Amino acid sequence: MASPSIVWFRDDLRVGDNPALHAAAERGEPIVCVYVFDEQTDYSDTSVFSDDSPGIRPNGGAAKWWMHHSLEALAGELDARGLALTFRSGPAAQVIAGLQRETNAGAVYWNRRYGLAERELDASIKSSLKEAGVEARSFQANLLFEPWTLRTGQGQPYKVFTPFWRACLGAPTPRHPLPAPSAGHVTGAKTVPSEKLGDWAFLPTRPDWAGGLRDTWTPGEKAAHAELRAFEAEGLGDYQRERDFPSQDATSRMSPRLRHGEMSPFQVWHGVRDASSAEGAASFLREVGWREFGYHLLYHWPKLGTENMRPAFNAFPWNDPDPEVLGRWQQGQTGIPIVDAGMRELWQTGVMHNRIRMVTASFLVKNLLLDWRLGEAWFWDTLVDADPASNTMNWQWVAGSGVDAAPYFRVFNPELQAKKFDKHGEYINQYVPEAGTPGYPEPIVDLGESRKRALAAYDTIKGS
Ligand SMILES: Cc1cc2nc3c(=O)[nH]c(=O)nc-3n(C[C@H](O)[C@H](O)[C@H](O)COP(=O)(O)OP(=O)(O)OC[C@H]3O[C@@H](n4cnc5c(N)ncnc54)[C@H](O)[C@@H]3O)c2cc1C
Repeated sequence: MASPSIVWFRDDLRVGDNPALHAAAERGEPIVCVYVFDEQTDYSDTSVFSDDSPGIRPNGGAAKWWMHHSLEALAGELDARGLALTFRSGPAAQVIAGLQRETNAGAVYWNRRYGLAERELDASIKSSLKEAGVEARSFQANLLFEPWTLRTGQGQPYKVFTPFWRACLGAPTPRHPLPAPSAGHVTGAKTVPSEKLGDWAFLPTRPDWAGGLRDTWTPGEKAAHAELRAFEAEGLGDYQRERDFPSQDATSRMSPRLRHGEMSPFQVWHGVRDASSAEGAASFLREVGWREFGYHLLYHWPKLGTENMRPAFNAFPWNDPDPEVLGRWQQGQTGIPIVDAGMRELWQTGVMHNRIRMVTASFLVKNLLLDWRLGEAWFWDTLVDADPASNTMNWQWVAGSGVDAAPYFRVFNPELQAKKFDKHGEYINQYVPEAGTPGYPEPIVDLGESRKRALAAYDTIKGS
């Protein structure tokens, strides 16, 4: 009797370079593909997890919009190979165990995640499956360098990017991507009952705020590859020179693809190296290295998203959050054009240019003196690439509370940033056409005064 293989999809919504799917194809038995929506689960149940893992963070609204379409695209790719994508909701441990019994599966495969709650969940599922005599295997798929393989000379995890990246470049070259299983070489298991993706309400309805996202993006693996090819052909050569200018279409736009796993970092690494001069590839891959560094930090400091990495910041005198002030920042109504342009770009397109992410984040934590976690939470809800490692690492970097962070006393001046990186005002004009007219709000704070206030606040914790 057939003993199917279950492939559990998570942050890896692709058929190409998917080691879990590849292993199932190699095993030769019929395949059950499943995606589990488990966000309602109470992961604070400490009989399953330690106190350190209060739970897996639910995805924000923009990421869910992305996932809906990306899952549809994945279902299409699988269908073209004779495989069905089964949708199930509920606590993942119960859903996977139930599906294994229901299908009499002999193996369950998945690709690794790196947050503590996710790792503990996976470990507990793995051990229960093994106890039940089922093969359970996890694979390296979403990071080029596993976080536990890199250590400083003193045997510690890295806290500084440059030596971290040097160590990565000195490690064995990342493997070549695996091919997608081709139709005819894999068989789907007999039909397994599935919930309907549409019933999970990942798409906004009342109101439907996703028009700008639809105009900007085509989620899915095929579109991801087309976009990477276009960047390799047209963008990579000028990347280093132009990547800081928000009105230029100069960066790869790979962040949501990598976040949801439509594209693997191995595909990016080898695609870019094959396509470009060593120099062009090196500067681009260094940025991909920051993504790896974020996961390295998240793995070794699981509270990266909730706690200051530098404990001195626990005593930082943040302002009490004023909903009016926070709301004006969120809605792009601060009266500082470059900040408002960024916040409106975010709302309309689900992303924001990297330079402007730094400017808007600095404005929140320094000029408005609001806790970085408030900004991080807004980005989490509104970014299509909202990432548990990159978002939190970068917010702590801007706030100065992280390791290898920008020093707090280096306060970005948004007006100078605009002069330097949006010299002709094209970016501001695109998102804030009314800047400079009577209809545009007065600045919410005086930039000089608020800078002084920020430095005085920092003085109170500097020596601690
Ligand atoms: C406050 C703040 C919050 C951020 N939140 C996120 C987030 O939630 N998700 C996210 O993917 N990136 C985040 N970033 C990093 C960066 O802004 C985006 O990765 C980048 O703008 C995405 O555009 P791109 O794909 O065209 O980048 P490219 O310049 O083409 O870079 C290629 C890839 O490298 C990675 N990368 C580039 N810069 C960084 C960086 N600073 N940190 C980590 N990875 C990087 C991304 O995966 C990106 O797709 C944040 C930055 C800041 C300052």
